[in-house]
Amino acid sequence: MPLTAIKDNSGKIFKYVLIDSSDSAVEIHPHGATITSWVAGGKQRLFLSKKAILDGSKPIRGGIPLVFPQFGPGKLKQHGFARDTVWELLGYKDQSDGVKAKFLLSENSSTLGSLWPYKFRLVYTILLSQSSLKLSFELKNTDQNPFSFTTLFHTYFVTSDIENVRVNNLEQTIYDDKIEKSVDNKETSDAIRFTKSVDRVYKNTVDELKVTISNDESILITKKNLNDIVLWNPWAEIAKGMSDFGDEEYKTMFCAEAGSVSTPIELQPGNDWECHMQLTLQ
Ligand SMILES: O=P(O)(O)OC[C@H]1O[C@H](O)[C@H](O)[C@@H](O)[C@@H]1O
Repeated sequence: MPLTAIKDNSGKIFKYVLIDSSDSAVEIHPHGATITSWVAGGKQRLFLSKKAILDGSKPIRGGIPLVFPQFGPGKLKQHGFARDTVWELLGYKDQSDGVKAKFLLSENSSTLGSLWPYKFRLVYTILLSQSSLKLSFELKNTDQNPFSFTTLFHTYFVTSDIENVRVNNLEQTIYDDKIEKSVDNKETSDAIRFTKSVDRVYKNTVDELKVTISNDESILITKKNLNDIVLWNPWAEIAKGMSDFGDEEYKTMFCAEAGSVSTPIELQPGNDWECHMQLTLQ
């Protein structure tokens, strides 16, 4: 069986483990359908804070939390409700191109009572193969009114040393800088490094980016129907103010997040929208 449910002492499902025939594995918490581990090529590829809260009382600090229907602060709570709601497992399958698990989030009394009072059906598909992880969203507006949303795969990568990290393929791309509080800057580097607090939204980027993790490791991020890339590392000062993140952990992580955040997407009643992000070991 490619999928195993691990229960806690009270019998509640704590996490799912999805394993393919090559021993690549992901762990997924029902809370937020948050992937907290991706082991491929014999190594852990995602960062999970040692101080992450995994009991469902807050979003998980690390892995791949799902941002929907709002990126950042706004009418709803920061990054929306998807990462902070329990998703339902729809099923899993062993197929020729990998193992697959599907999760569902739809409206409930809490989301309908929020400032985003729409009916929707969001299916999240995780497809794991030997050297890649493909994450897809299929969203349907099941409401009688149109709605708009922003969304993001908030991916935390792990590195043994942040000094070795480079993000390629964003040269000449326009970005907003949330630390410098400036908009529409043009990227001049062909290999972006993290040497201080970074919080940037690169807009309308190319769909294929390379992230170098260390001298002999890199990961290709490919995306479809997602316009933007967010780069984030809190660095020392901001890290100190985060209760679920260690003071020194900024040295071993960075976020490179594929999403559509700079321009909200509007979806008419009855209409569908799809996107995906794929991570491939190089
Ligand atoms: O602390 P969180 O709500 O999980 O957000 C963590 C970070 O997420 C994104 O990368 C945003 O661009 C940042 O502004 C934010 O600080």
